[in-house]
Amino acid sequence: MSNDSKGKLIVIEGIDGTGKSTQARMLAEQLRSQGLQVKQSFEPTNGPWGSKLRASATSGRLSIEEELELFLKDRRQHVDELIQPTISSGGIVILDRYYFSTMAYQGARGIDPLEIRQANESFAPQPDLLLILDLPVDLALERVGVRDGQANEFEQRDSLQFCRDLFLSLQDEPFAKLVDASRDIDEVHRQIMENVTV
Ligand SMILES: Nc1ncnc2c1ncn2[C@@H]1O[C@H](COP(=O)(O)OP(=O)(O)OP(=O)(O)O)[C@@H](O)[C@H]1O
Ligand SMILES: Cc1cn([C@H]2C[C@H](O)[C@@H](COP(=O)(O)O)O2)c(=O)[nH]c1=O
Repeated sequence: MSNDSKGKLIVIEGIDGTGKSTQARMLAEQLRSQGLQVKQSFEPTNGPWGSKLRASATSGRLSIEEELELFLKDRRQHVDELIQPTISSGGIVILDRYYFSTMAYQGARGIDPLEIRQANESFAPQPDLLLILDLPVDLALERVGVRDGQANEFEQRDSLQFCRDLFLSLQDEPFAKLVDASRDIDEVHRQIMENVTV
């Protein structure tokens, strides 16, 4: 779905540990300090479907069909209740993960990422800006404190490499910007601010 709303949708993506939550918080603070109306959110959400998904990461992974269905239900609710109303009223939404994560992570489980994209774009607005935080898998895992054998179900090295490659494949989209997440926190924030026009 194209985004012809008055507000802006800014999405931060990247594999686990690339600094998405840190940068989403810093970006939201920066924009609020400029007097802008900002809603910061994340996926999976803390709603009923998102909570079930988060629980499954440690208690036992769902089948790919059930997992994909829950991510779609969670996102529909997020779009209907927070994303679309905020951008329709002229506000800025900053998201820590969106449907590009579904293309990556559920793509890594064997579903065609393009089919995932089409299913999502039938109801979810495209972002105005997609910030892809890029970091080698080993460095990302080091940051989240995951050592061999201790990764949770979503954090296996091979699938994270698939996810990193998928995110990198999106860098030529007209709304995408690649950010070098290996730099220090303030430098990553500076790279992000260079690309944000509000
Ligand atoms: N640029 C950076 N350099 C070094 N450490 C960082 C940087 N950005 C974030 N960190 C640290 O790395 C860890 C992971 O950061 P953060 O939670 O923001 O990442 P994330 O991408 O949201 O992770 P996840 O997807 O697992 O939730 C935190 O301890 C954070 O303080
Ligand atoms: C939106 C979305 C997320 N995931 C996975 C990716 C992560 O491993 C977890 C969320 O963890 P976070 O540390 O809170 O970011 O969920 C996914 O597989 N598919 C998705 O669409």
